[in-house]
Amino acid sequence: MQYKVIIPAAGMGKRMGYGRNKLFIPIRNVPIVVHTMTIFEKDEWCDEIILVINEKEREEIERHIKTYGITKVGKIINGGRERQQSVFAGLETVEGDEEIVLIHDGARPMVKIPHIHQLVVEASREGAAVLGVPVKDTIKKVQNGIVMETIDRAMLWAIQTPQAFRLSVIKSAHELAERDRFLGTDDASLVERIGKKVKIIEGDYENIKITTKEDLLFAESLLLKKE
Ligand SMILES: Nc1ccn([C@@H]2O[C@H](COP(=O)(O)OP(=O)(O)OP(=O)(O)O)[C@@H](O)[C@H]2O)c(=O)n1
Ligand SMILES: C[C@](O)(CO)[C@H](O)COP(=O)(O)O
Repeated sequence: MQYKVIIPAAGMGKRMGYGRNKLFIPIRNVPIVVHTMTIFEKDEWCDEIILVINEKEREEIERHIKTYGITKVGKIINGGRERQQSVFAGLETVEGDEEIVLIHDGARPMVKIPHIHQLVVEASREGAAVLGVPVKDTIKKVQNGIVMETIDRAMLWAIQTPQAFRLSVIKSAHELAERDRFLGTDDASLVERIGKKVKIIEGDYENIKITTKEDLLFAESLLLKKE
């Protein structure tokens, strides 16, 4: 099976507090975004990486692609102010309604190929599939510092990327979200809001999104284990 992956990498990394895009932070001497691209470079099902960047980082990213021998980057395009706009810009470069497209955060360098393949198979059957893990903590709804309720976690999942879609499904979901000025925190939520089914594939807790400083230590120990 074949797929294309859109990697949004045009964020500012504000919560990391690194002073610039966190995806250039080296872990084991290799920038985070390179770790992420390398997973898809190695996956024989992946036929193209579409990288969404900030224009002012183009030269640096092109240098890394060359240095680390990433050959599958077919397009490097400019992102938008929000993640959703960056993904939409990536989607606009892909053609073929039946194509399977994955969307994967540049900030998740730990995803495993068997999970990617499960997503691709499921998206080919159902149109949309996402990776996630059951929530482990007790979740409470809080308002003004007071607990309002404890939510039954039996049905709660923490959602990750990749998220895999038939191109026609995700393109129309993004177009309608744009029309309605709806901003979601992931791409699947745009598909859900137009009434389409999204399948869940159970992933693992190692596929973290590197968001704050503490995540760097965990990521480093996991990447060391892989070497
Ligand atoms: N306008 C944006 C915002 C985010 N992203 C990308 O979307 C992924 C997930 O976003 P997040 O972890 O929130 O990254 P940042 O937006 O960079 O972080 P922060 O919210 O802390 O500023 C990252 O790979 C990020 O580069 C993007 O391509 N375009
Ligand atoms: C898409 C996502 O990775 C799902 O967990 C996440 O929502 C994107 O980033 P966020 O800005 O931290 O919500």
